[in-house]
Amino acid sequence: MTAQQPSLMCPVEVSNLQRQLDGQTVLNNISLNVRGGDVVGLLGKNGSGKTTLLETMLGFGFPAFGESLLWGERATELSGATKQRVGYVPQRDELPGELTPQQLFNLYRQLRPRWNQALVERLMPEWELSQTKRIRRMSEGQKQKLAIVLAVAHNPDLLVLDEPVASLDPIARRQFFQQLMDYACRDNCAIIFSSHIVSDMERIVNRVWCLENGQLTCDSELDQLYESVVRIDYSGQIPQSQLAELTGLLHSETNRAGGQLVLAEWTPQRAKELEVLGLVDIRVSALGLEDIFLYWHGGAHGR
Ligand SMILES: Nc1ncnc2c1ncn2[C@@H]1O[C@H](COP(=O)(O)OP(=O)(O)OP(=O)(O)O)[C@@H](O)[C@H]1O
Repeated sequence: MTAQQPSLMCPVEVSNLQRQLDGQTVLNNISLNVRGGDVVGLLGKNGSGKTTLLETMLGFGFPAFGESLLWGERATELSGATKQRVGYVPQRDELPGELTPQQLFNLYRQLRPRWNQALVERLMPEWELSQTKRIRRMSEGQKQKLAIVLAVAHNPDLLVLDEPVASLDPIARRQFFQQLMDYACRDNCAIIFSSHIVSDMERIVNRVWCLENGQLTCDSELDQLYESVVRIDYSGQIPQSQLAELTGLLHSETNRAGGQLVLAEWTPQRAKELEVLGLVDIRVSALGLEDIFLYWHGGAHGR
């Protein structure tokens, strides 16, 4: 068997990853991969393990079990050349407060062979950022924007962003997503980002991961998710005990005329199964990603 060309390898391959912090299992047996061109949205409640997953995937910290490979190299032992292919925007601000953006750009320009100063010169005024203000005097949102500029300007093949829009105003969020879409159009560039703002995520990702208590509960193409998790309105009276038997039932409620179900693992062939139960006038409609996430995790109107 011939060795695979590094450029054709998956940017990320994670297998059976387990991570423990303070004796607690924070990531449990996670396997996933990212292909070139993927834009992956990572969803999960607070404390579900998103930051830990992104950090462990990139080699910041050792797993208790399993491994993460970036283009075939173990993430904790990356070569200098492979490190240059990764851009990361951490959730917490790690910028040197005493420097100005200009000083930081000068530094990065020397350290990053792929540095794109033209992009910096375009983004800084567009995002209303000063190049000469000390970073510690910037607002949280301004620092977040700067961290994004730094990550994209070094032209990575894998861009990982941990809650990049948490402090951004709606205009900045829109500019950020436009920039991300431009970036995603580059050949074979992969993007992974976590966010609690699901409506934004939905506009750009092709793939979704959900974490729950350190376990990967969903790894799906967005289109497949829309097709497989649906709302069903029906007429007829069915005992709740019978509905409870349905595979993938996430939610059910009844009214005098009939009721409503939310089902995962839906396929059009399953309509027969509902008819056999006595449901009539079945209407299937798609849900948005936010609703899918809420039902999946038993949130506001979930289980
Ligand atoms: N250094 C640490 N030591 C011990 N436990 C930690 C440490 N860092 C994180 N944890 C725990 O690991 C779990 C996952 O944390 P993590 O920050 O990965 O979650 P998250 O999904 O990113 O949360 P959020 O959405 O709030 O940012 C939490 O229970 C947290 O308390």
